[in-house]
Amino acid sequence: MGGGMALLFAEDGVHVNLSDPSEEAMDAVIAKAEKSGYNGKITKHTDYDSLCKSLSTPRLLVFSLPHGGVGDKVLEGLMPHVSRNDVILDCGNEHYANTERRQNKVKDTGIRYIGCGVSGGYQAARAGPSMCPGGDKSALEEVLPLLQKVAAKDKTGKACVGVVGKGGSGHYVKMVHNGIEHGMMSAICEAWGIMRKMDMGYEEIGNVLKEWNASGELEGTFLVSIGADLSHKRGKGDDPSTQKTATSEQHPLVISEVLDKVVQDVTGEEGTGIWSNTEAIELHVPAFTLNIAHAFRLASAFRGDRERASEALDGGFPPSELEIQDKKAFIEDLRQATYASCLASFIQGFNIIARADQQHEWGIDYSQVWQIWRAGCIIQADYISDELLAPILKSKPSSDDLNLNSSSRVAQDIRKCFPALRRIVAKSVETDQVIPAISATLEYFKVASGTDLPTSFYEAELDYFGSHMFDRKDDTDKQVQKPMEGKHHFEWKPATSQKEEYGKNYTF
Ligand SMILES: NC(=O)C1=CN([C@@H]2O[C@H](COP(=O)(O)OP(=O)(O)OC[C@H]3O[C@@H](n4cnc5c(N)ncnc54)[C@H](OP(=O)(O)O)[C@@H]3O)[C@@H](O)[C@H]2O)C=CC1
Ligand SMILES: O=C(CO)[C@H](O)[C@H](O)COP(=O)(O)O
Repeated sequence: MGGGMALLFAEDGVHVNLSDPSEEAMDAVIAKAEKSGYNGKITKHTDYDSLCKSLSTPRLLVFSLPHGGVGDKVLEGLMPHVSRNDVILDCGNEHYANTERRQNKVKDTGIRYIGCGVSGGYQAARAGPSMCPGGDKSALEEVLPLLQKVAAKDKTGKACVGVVGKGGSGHYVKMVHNGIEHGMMSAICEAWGIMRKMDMGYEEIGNVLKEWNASGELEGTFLVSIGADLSHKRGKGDDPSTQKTATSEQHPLVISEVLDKVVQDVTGEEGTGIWSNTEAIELHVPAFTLNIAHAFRLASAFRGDRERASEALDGGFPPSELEIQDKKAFIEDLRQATYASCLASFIQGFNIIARADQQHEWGIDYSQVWQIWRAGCIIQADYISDELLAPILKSKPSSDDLNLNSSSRVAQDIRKCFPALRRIVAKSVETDQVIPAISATLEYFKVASGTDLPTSFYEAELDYFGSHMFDRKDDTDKQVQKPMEGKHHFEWKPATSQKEEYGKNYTF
């Protein structure tokens, strides 16, 4: 990511001074710069003193580092060499609490630390990513013109970057972006799995995804578009040079050789999926689709455990081949179920952001979040963005007013795709298809709009054994709408000693 961004900045006329533990990595970036004609635009430094002396003041230092302790170490190393008004732009995926801790640490020195989530993968780092900065207002205003130059542009030519809000809000919003990303990726891969069981070939599925991306509710969805693209790629193992010429006789499709495990939550390379979900839970936000998408990734990571369980269960419960009478209608249902899950991921993600914004008082500008996610990012979804989010987010709602579940426009789409979602879940349950995020989405929509949930019984049991109190259906005060302790307790079964209960028959 850092190398790509260095080349991007150089392309835009900025002189870039690189610093990396690996000289080889820096040489590779410089060689690419020379090849692209940006001669002398990128230079390397092996120590922070020489790096910082070579920069004009106020300095702009851009981090692209793994999250956690590495950032602290690099900041510590830089501190003796930087001065008042310098700006650190942290473009990694960092936990917002680390960002805020660092912002506080440098505050008295006059150094300004911006947490700036960057999205779009390494291709976008080179071509222009979607950028999500938050922090000190003066620093943001200073760096914004440069970021506007390098960031991805939407179809109107507007840069996909903007000031998100105070403190760690930039990194927070990017973290939730990844949570949404995981919900969407889960739903799309589950739909792909179902199509595989319809005896569809990889390339045929790619063609369906291409159609989904071309029009309708999944129009302009980056993750669907790359799914369409990757479905046709052939080549030998890790050798991309074989890609352009490979034919079916020479090489299988690459996707046919990819093993079913997603590991980066477990290996610790990335933390955003874990953080988004712990945030949802800690902030009491029901995020069915995101939570289960995360658990699905985790289960997938432990391939060995799955193999052993499969053996214990004589092969487990593999999905059956699907025999579908009306293939066209079923694929249309699948498209709508996938869309429903992507929409649910956005709804849940925005609910997490809004709750955090209320708690931290970041003053998030949701119109900027809309613009940042408009293009260049992994969760780019043109239909959702234009049709559903634009009218709501561009009016700059406060976090108190932001619940997409109560938007009539969003409700219109949920109502429309719910029957298809239900049919896909029903068919999948009958035939053991793997649909954690899609089925959780069905449950989410039922529960999020349910006004007669079986949790009445749950509440009664809690009161029975724990005297946890309950509200009654005929209570009319406003408190019943809020998550506040109920006003009533029923003595379902008085607490007595066993001796009292069983009398003289009781033995110790
Ligand atoms: N990959 C992606 O698609 C995206 C990644 N991100 C985020 O961007 C950041 C970078 O990601 P990515 O490029 O994939 O990760 P890499 O691991 O490829 O790059 C991390 C860089 O940090 C350097 N580094 C590691 N330890 C230290 C240290 N102690 N001091 C100084 N430098 C160090 C590495 O050096 P060395 O050359 O020695 O390895 C390397 O250049 C991460 O926070 C990631 O979450 C954000 C969006 C997309
Ligand atoms: O931040 C990203 C995209 O937005 C990175 O691509 C990240 O590496 C994706 O990893 P994960 O699926 O674990 O979030």
